[in-house]
Amino acid sequence: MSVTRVAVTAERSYDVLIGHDLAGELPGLIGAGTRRVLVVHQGALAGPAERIRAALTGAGYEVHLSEVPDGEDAKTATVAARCWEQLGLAGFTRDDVVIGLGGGAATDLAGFVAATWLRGVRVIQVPTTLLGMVDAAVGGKTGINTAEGKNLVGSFHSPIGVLCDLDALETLPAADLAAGLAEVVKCGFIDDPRILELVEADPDAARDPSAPVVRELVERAVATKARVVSADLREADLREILNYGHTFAHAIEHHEHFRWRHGEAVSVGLVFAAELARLAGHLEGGIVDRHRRILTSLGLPTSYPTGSWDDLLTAMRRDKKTRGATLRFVILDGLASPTRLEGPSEDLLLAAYVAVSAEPALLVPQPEVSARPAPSTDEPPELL
Ligand SMILES: NC(=O)c1ccc[n+]([C@@H]2O[C@H](COP(=O)([O-])OP(=O)(O)OC[C@H]3O[C@@H](n4cnc5c(N)ncnc54)[C@H](O)[C@@H]3O)[C@@H](O)[C@H]2O)c1
Ligand SMILES: O=C(O)C(=O)C[C@@H](O)[C@H](O)[C@H](O)COP(=O)(O)O
Ligand SMILES: [Zn+2]
Repeated sequence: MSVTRVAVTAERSYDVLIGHDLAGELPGLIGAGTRRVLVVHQGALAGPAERIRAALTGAGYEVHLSEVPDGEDAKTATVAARCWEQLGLAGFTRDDVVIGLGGGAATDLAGFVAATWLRGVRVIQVPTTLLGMVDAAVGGKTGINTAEGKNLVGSFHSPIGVLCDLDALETLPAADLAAGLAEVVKCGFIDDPRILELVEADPDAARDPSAPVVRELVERAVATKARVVSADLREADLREILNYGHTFAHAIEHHEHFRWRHGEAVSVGLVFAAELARLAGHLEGGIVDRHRRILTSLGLPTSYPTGSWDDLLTAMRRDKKTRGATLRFVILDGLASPTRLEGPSEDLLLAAYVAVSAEPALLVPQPEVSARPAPSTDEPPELL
C-alpha cells in the first residue's frame, strides 16, 4: 500500500511517513557513517524492538536496546540518566543514533536523551500509538516531568525521520486509541474542521484502527502539526495553538499523579478552554456544545470532579505560556480561528472550572479514566 510523506522544515528537514511495513526505511535514514544505535522502547514493544535489533544488526550496526518503564514513569530524570549511562558505556559518538519506539512517553524521553547526549545526536521516532503518530513524535518537542509538573524539563530537538506504521494501532488498547483522538480533534478545532466532520459522520469508525478514515485522520492531524512546527519550531507564537486545551489538561495530569492518560486530560482541557472562550465573549455556545458532543461520541471525558480548584490553579500557573504572573490561554474566536486570552480573572477561570465540574456520581461518561491499566499483554504489534 502507498506511503504518505509529510514534509517538516525545522532546524533540519525531515519527512513523516504514514503507511504500513516501514521498517525497511530505517537503514536509509540512519545512514552509512553510523556505527551504534540505541532503541528506547516500552515493554509492550519488546517484540518489535527485537526485530529492529535483528534487522539493523544484519545491516551491520551495533544495536542496543533500552526498555523503559511504561507511561509517564519513563519521563523522569532517573530514567534519562539510565539511558545516558547506557550510551556512555557503549561509547556512543555524535555519528550514532537513538530510535524512540512506542507511545508519546517513550518518544518524548528518547528525544530528550538524544537532545542531551553529547549536546545532541540524531533521533528517529517510531511512534506506535495514535497520539504518538499525530502529535508527540512530530515537531521536536522533547521532555521529562518533574515533581512540580508536566514537561518542565526538555528541549526542541527535531527527529531526522518519523515512521508511523498504522499496523501498530491494531494492538493498541481502545482507551489509548481514544486518547489519541483527543489530539486529532484538537487539530480539527484549531486548524482543520474537516477532521470534525469526519468524526461526526462516523465516530465508531474513527475508533476502529482498521477503518480507512483513521488513516485520513492521521494524515490530516500530521499535516496540521507539520505546518505549524515548520513555521514556528520554538513556539515563539503560532506553535502555541497546538497547546489548545493543555493548560487545564496538564494541571489535571499533575493533580492525578499522571494516572490519567494525557489525551483524556486534553479532552477535558479542550472543553475547559471552550467554556473559557464562551465566558470571555469569544465563542458561541454552539461550538462549545460541539466540543462536548464530538469528544463524548469518542468515549472521552468532558468533565472533572469538583473540589480541586486551588491545586489546579497552582499547577496552571506553571504552564509554559505563562508570562510573569499572567496566565495565558489558547482559545478560539471561532472554528479554526485560534487566539490568546491573556490574564483572565480568577472569577472567569473559576466559572470555566465550574462549567466542566461535576460531582463524581454525575460524571458522564468517565470511561476508564484513572484506571490506566498495566502495559498491554496482547501480542506485540507485528510492525517492523
Ligand atoms: N512532544 C510532543 O509534542 C507531545 C505531544 C503530545 C503528547 N506528548 C506526550 O505523549 C505522552 C502520551 O503519549 P501516549 O498517549 O502515546 O501514551 P503512552 O506513551 O503512555 O502509551 C500509552 C500505552 O500504550 C502502550 N503501547 C504503545 N504502543 C502500543 C501498541 N502499538 N500496542 C499496544 N500497546 C502499546 C504503552 O506501553 C502505554 O501503556 C504524554 O507524556 C504527553 O505529554 C508529547
Ligand atoms: O507540539 C506542541 O507544541 C504541543 O503543544 C503539542 C501538545 O499536544 C503536547 O502535549 C506537548 O507536549 C505540550 O507541550 P508543553 O510545552 O505544554 O509541555
Ligand atoms: Zn498534548
